[in-house]
Amino acid sequence: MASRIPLMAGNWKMNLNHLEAIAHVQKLAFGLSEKDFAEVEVAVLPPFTDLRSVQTLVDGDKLKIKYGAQDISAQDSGAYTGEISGPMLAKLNCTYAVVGHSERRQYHGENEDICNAKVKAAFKHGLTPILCIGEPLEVRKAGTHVEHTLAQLDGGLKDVPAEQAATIVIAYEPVWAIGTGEVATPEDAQEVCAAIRARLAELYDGELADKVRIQYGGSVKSGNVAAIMAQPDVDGALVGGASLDAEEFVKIVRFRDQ
Ligand SMILES: O=C(CO)COP(=O)(O)O
Repeated sequence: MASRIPLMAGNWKMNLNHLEAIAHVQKLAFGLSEKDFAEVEVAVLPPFTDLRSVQTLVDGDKLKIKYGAQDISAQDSGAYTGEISGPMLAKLNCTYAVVGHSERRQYHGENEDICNAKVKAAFKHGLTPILCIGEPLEVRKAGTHVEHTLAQLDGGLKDVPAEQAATIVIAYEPVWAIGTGEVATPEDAQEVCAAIRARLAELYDGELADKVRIQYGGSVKSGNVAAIMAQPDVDGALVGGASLDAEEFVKIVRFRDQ
Protein backbone atom coordinates (compact mmCIF):
# COMPACT_ATOMS: atom_id res chain seq x y z
CA MET A 1 0.00 0.00 0.00
CA ALA A 2 1.26 3.45 -0.87
CA SER A 3 2.10 5.61 2.10
CA ARG A 4 -0.38 8.43 2.01
CA ILE A 5 0.41 11.44 4.19
CA PRO A 6 -2.76 12.27 6.15
CA LEU A 7 -4.32 15.60 5.20
CA MET A 8 -6.13 17.52 7.92
CA ALA A 9 -7.94 20.46 6.39
CA GLY A 10 -10.01 23.09 8.18
CA ASN A 11 -12.93 24.36 6.13
CA TRP A 12 -13.79 27.61 7.87
CA LYS A 13 -16.89 28.08 5.69
CA MET A 14 -18.24 31.67 6.04
CA ASN A 15 -16.49 32.37 9.35
CA LEU A 16 -13.54 34.56 10.49
CA ASN A 17 -12.74 37.89 8.84
CA HIS A 18 -9.25 38.72 7.55
CA LEU A 19 -8.04 39.93 10.95
CA GLU A 20 -9.49 36.98 12.81
CA ALA A 21 -7.85 34.76 10.20
CA ILE A 22 -4.42 36.09 11.12
CA ALA A 23 -4.98 35.48 14.83
CA HIS A 24 -6.29 31.99 14.12
CA VAL A 25 -3.39 30.93 11.89
CA GLN A 26 -0.95 32.34 14.44
CA LYS A 27 -2.55 30.16 17.10
CA LEU A 28 -2.24 27.12 14.85
CA ALA A 29 1.39 27.93 14.13
CA PHE A 30 2.03 28.32 17.85
CA GLY A 31 0.29 25.04 18.68
CA LEU A 32 1.80 22.84 15.97
CA SER A 33 5.36 21.48 15.99
CA GLU A 34 7.85 20.30 13.39
CA LYS A 35 6.91 16.75 14.35
CA ASP A 36 3.27 17.44 13.50
CA PHE A 37 4.21 18.78 10.07
CA ALA A 38 6.49 15.80 9.45
CA GLU A 39 3.61 13.40 10.07
CA VAL A 40 0.54 15.24 8.84
CA GLU A 41 -0.20 17.80 6.15
CA VAL A 42 -2.17 20.68 7.63
CA ALA A 43 -4.30 23.03 5.53
CA VAL A 44 -6.77 25.82 6.13
CA LEU A 45 -9.55 26.75 3.73
CA PRO A 46 -10.59 30.30 4.65
CA PRO A 47 -13.08 32.59 2.92
CA PHE A 48 -11.68 34.32 -0.19
CA THR A 49 -11.33 37.64 1.65
CA ASP A 50 -8.89 36.03 4.13
CA LEU A 51 -6.55 34.42 1.64
CA ARG A 52 -4.21 37.39 1.29
CA SER A 53 -3.84 37.68 5.08
CA VAL A 54 -3.12 33.98 5.38
CA GLN A 55 -0.63 34.09 2.51
CA THR A 56 1.24 37.02 4.07
CA LEU A 57 1.54 35.24 7.39
CA VAL A 58 2.51 31.88 5.90
CA ASP A 59 5.15 33.47 3.63
CA GLY A 60 6.46 35.89 6.23
CA ASP A 61 6.97 33.27 8.90
CA LYS A 62 7.69 30.38 6.51
CA LEU A 63 4.87 28.38 8.07
CA LYS A 64 4.26 24.85 6.90
CA ILE A 65 0.51 25.36 6.99
CA LYS A 66 -0.99 25.10 3.52
CA TYR A 67 -4.06 26.98 2.42
CA GLY A 68 -6.67 26.99 -0.27
CA ALA A 69 -10.05 28.30 -1.34
CA GLN A 70 -13.51 26.95 -0.64
CA ASP A 71 -14.55 27.25 -4.27
CA ILE A 72 -13.14 28.15 -7.69
CA SER A 73 -14.73 29.50 -10.84
CA ALA A 74 -14.88 27.21 -13.84
CA GLN A 75 -13.92 30.26 -15.92
CA ASP A 76 -10.47 31.89 -16.13
CA SER A 77 -11.59 35.53 -16.34
CA GLY A 78 -14.27 37.79 -17.73
CA ALA A 79 -17.83 38.89 -17.04
CA TYR A 80 -18.64 36.52 -14.18
CA THR A 81 -19.69 38.82 -11.37
CA GLY A 82 -18.82 37.51 -7.94
CA GLU A 83 -16.61 34.67 -9.16
CA ILE A 84 -12.99 34.04 -8.18
CA SER A 85 -10.77 32.40 -10.79
CA GLY A 86 -8.06 29.77 -10.73
CA PRO A 87 -5.38 32.27 -11.89
CA MET A 88 -6.33 34.56 -8.97
CA LEU A 89 -6.01 31.71 -6.47
CA ALA A 90 -2.78 30.49 -8.03
CA LYS A 91 -1.36 34.03 -7.76
CA LEU A 92 -2.03 33.86 -4.01
CA ASN A 93 -0.07 30.59 -3.86
CA CYS A 94 -3.08 28.54 -2.87
CA THR A 95 -2.43 24.81 -2.80
CA TYR A 96 -6.04 23.64 -2.72
CA ALA A 97 -9.46 24.52 -4.08
CA VAL A 98 -12.54 22.82 -2.67
CA VAL A 99 -14.95 21.72 -5.39
CA GLY A 100 -18.54 20.61 -5.01
CA HIS A 101 -18.99 21.03 -1.28
CA SER A 102 -22.52 19.89 -0.42
CA GLU A 103 -23.37 23.47 0.63
CA ARG A 104 -22.46 24.68 -2.87
CA ARG A 105 -24.43 21.84 -4.41
CA GLN A 106 -27.43 22.62 -2.18
CA TYR A 107 -27.48 26.43 -2.12
CA HIS A 108 -25.83 27.25 -5.44
CA GLY A 109 -27.18 24.48 -7.63
CA GLU A 110 -23.78 23.03 -8.50
CA ASN A 111 -24.30 19.87 -10.50
CA GLU A 112 -21.85 17.25 -11.80
CA ASP A 113 -21.02 19.24 -14.95
CA ILE A 114 -20.16 22.34 -12.94
CA CYS A 115 -18.07 20.34 -10.47
CA ASN A 116 -16.27 18.63 -13.34
CA ALA A 117 -15.48 21.99 -14.95
CA LYS A 118 -14.20 23.31 -11.61
CA VAL A 119 -11.99 20.25 -11.06
CA LYS A 120 -10.49 20.86 -14.51
CA ALA A 121 -10.08 24.60 -13.81
CA ALA A 122 -8.20 23.83 -10.59
CA PHE A 123 -5.82 21.44 -12.31
CA LYS A 124 -5.32 23.84 -15.22
CA HIS A 125 -3.95 26.44 -12.80
CA GLY A 126 -1.83 24.13 -10.68
CA LEU A 127 -4.25 23.86 -7.77
CA THR A 128 -5.20 20.56 -6.15
CA PRO A 129 -8.96 20.08 -6.07
CA ILE A 130 -10.56 18.67 -2.95
CA LEU A 131 -13.62 17.12 -4.57
CA CYS A 132 -16.46 16.71 -2.06
CA ILE A 133 -18.96 13.93 -2.55
CA GLY A 134 -21.50 12.29 -0.28
CA GLU A 135 -25.15 11.43 0.12
CA PRO A 136 -28.07 13.22 1.77
CA LEU A 137 -30.06 11.54 4.53
CA GLU A 138 -32.86 10.20 2.34
CA VAL A 139 -30.33 8.44 0.11
CA ARG A 140 -28.61 6.93 3.15
CA LYS A 141 -31.98 5.72 4.41
CA ALA A 142 -32.73 4.18 1.03
CA GLY A 143 -29.41 2.31 1.22
CA THR A 144 -28.09 3.69 -2.08
CA HIS A 145 -25.38 5.89 -0.55
CA VAL A 146 -22.49 4.10 -2.24
CA GLU A 147 -24.01 4.35 -5.74
CA HIS A 148 -24.96 7.98 -5.14
CA THR A 149 -21.47 8.94 -3.98
CA LEU A 150 -19.72 7.03 -6.77
CA ALA A 151 -21.91 8.74 -9.38
CA GLN A 152 -20.67 12.08 -8.01
CA LEU A 153 -17.10 10.79 -8.22
CA ASP A 154 -17.57 9.70 -11.84
CA GLY A 155 -19.12 13.08 -12.69
CA GLY A 156 -16.37 15.10 -11.05
CA LEU A 157 -13.60 13.11 -12.73
CA LYS A 158 -15.11 12.91 -16.23
CA ASP A 159 -12.31 13.26 -18.81
CA VAL A 160 -9.73 14.09 -16.13
CA PRO A 161 -6.45 12.48 -17.21
CA ALA A 162 -4.66 10.03 -14.94
CA GLU A 163 -1.66 12.26 -14.24
CA GLN A 164 -4.03 14.85 -12.76
CA ALA A 165 -6.39 12.40 -11.06
CA ALA A 166 -3.42 10.86 -9.24
CA THR A 167 -3.04 14.07 -7.23
CA ILE A 168 -6.69 14.85 -6.46
CA VAL A 169 -8.06 14.76 -2.92
CA ILE A 170 -11.51 13.27 -2.47
CA ALA A 171 -13.57 14.20 0.58
CA TYR A 172 -16.40 11.87 1.50
CA GLU A 173 -18.86 14.03 3.38
CA PRO A 174 -22.24 12.46 4.08
CA VAL A 175 -24.57 15.46 4.11
CA TRP A 176 -26.48 14.19 7.15
CA ALA A 177 -23.28 14.29 9.20
CA ILE A 178 -22.31 17.88 8.35
CA GLY A 179 -22.76 20.35 11.18
CA THR A 180 -25.23 18.02 12.88
CA GLY A 181 -23.01 16.39 15.47
CA GLU A 182 -24.15 13.16 13.82
CA VAL A 183 -20.80 11.64 12.88
CA ALA A 184 -20.75 8.63 10.59
CA THR A 185 -19.44 5.55 12.33
CA PRO A 186 -15.86 4.64 11.42
CA GLU A 187 -17.32 1.62 9.59
CA ASP A 188 -19.70 3.86 7.58
CA ALA A 189 -16.76 6.07 6.60
CA GLN A 190 -14.60 3.09 5.68
CA GLU A 191 -17.34 1.46 3.59
CA VAL A 192 -17.70 4.46 1.30
CA CYS A 193 -14.02 5.47 1.26
CA ALA A 194 -13.09 1.90 0.24
CA ALA A 195 -15.74 1.99 -2.50
CA ILE A 196 -14.31 5.32 -3.73
CA ARG A 197 -10.83 3.81 -3.92
CA ALA A 198 -12.13 0.75 -5.73
CA ARG A 199 -13.89 2.99 -8.28
CA LEU A 200 -10.68 5.00 -8.78
CA ALA A 201 -8.96 1.70 -9.56
CA GLU A 202 -11.67 0.93 -12.15
CA LEU A 203 -11.58 4.41 -13.69
CA TYR A 204 -7.76 4.51 -13.75
CA ASP A 205 -5.71 1.76 -12.13
CA GLY A 206 -4.87 0.30 -8.76
CA GLU A 207 -1.57 2.10 -8.42
CA LEU A 208 -3.26 5.46 -8.91
CA ALA A 209 -6.09 4.56 -6.55
CA ASP A 210 -3.54 3.66 -3.92
CA LYS A 211 -2.00 7.15 -4.11
CA VAL A 212 -5.15 9.26 -3.87
CA ARG A 213 -6.00 10.67 -0.46
CA ILE A 214 -9.59 10.24 0.65
CA GLN A 215 -10.79 12.36 3.53
CA TYR A 216 -13.83 11.93 5.70
CA GLY A 217 -15.83 15.01 6.69
CA GLY A 218 -18.84 15.51 8.92
CA SER A 219 -18.77 16.43 12.62
CA VAL A 220 -15.12 15.46 13.05
CA LYS A 221 -13.78 16.43 16.47
CA SER A 222 -10.78 15.51 18.62
CA GLY A 223 -12.93 12.94 20.38
CA ASN A 224 -13.85 10.93 17.27
CA VAL A 225 -10.97 11.57 14.87
CA ALA A 226 -8.72 8.71 16.00
CA ALA A 227 -11.31 5.99 15.34
CA ILE A 228 -12.08 7.43 11.91
CA MET A 229 -8.39 7.78 11.00
CA ALA A 230 -7.81 4.16 12.06
CA GLN A 231 -9.81 3.04 9.02
CA PRO A 232 -7.51 1.84 6.23
CA ASP A 233 -9.06 3.93 3.45
CA VAL A 234 -9.47 7.19 5.39
CA ASP A 235 -6.47 9.47 4.81
CA GLY A 236 -7.55 12.64 6.54
CA ALA A 237 -10.41 14.80 7.62
CA LEU A 238 -12.19 17.83 6.22
CA VAL A 239 -13.19 19.63 9.37
CA GLY A 240 -15.82 22.36 9.57
CA GLY A 241 -16.98 23.65 12.95
CA ALA A 242 -14.16 22.11 15.01
CA SER A 243 -11.52 23.78 12.81
CA LEU A 244 -12.62 27.21 14.10
CA ASP A 245 -11.20 26.38 17.52
CA ALA A 246 -7.40 26.41 17.15
CA GLU A 247 -6.71 24.17 20.13
CA GLU A 248 -9.28 21.66 18.96
CA PHE A 249 -7.89 21.65 15.43
CA VAL A 250 -4.37 21.09 16.76
CA LYS A 251 -5.72 18.05 18.65
CA ILE A 252 -7.33 16.79 15.45
CA VAL A 253 -3.98 17.13 13.65
CA ARG A 254 -2.53 15.07 16.53
CA PHE A 255 -5.14 12.37 16.03
CA ARG A 256 -2.59 9.71 16.95
CA ASP A 257 -2.45 11.08 20.50
CA GLN A 258 -6.22 11.18 21.04
O1 LIG B 1 -18.70 20.33 5.79
C1 LIG B 1 -17.76 20.00 6.50
C2 LIG B 1 -16.38 20.24 6.08
O2 LIG B 1 -16.31 20.61 4.75
C3 LIG B 1 -17.99 19.38 7.83
O3 LIG B 1 -18.51 20.34 8.69
P1 LIG B 1 -18.62 20.00 10.25
O4 LIG B 1 -17.27 19.49 10.68
O5 LIG B 1 -18.98 21.32 10.89
O6 LIG B 1 -19.67 18.95 10.38
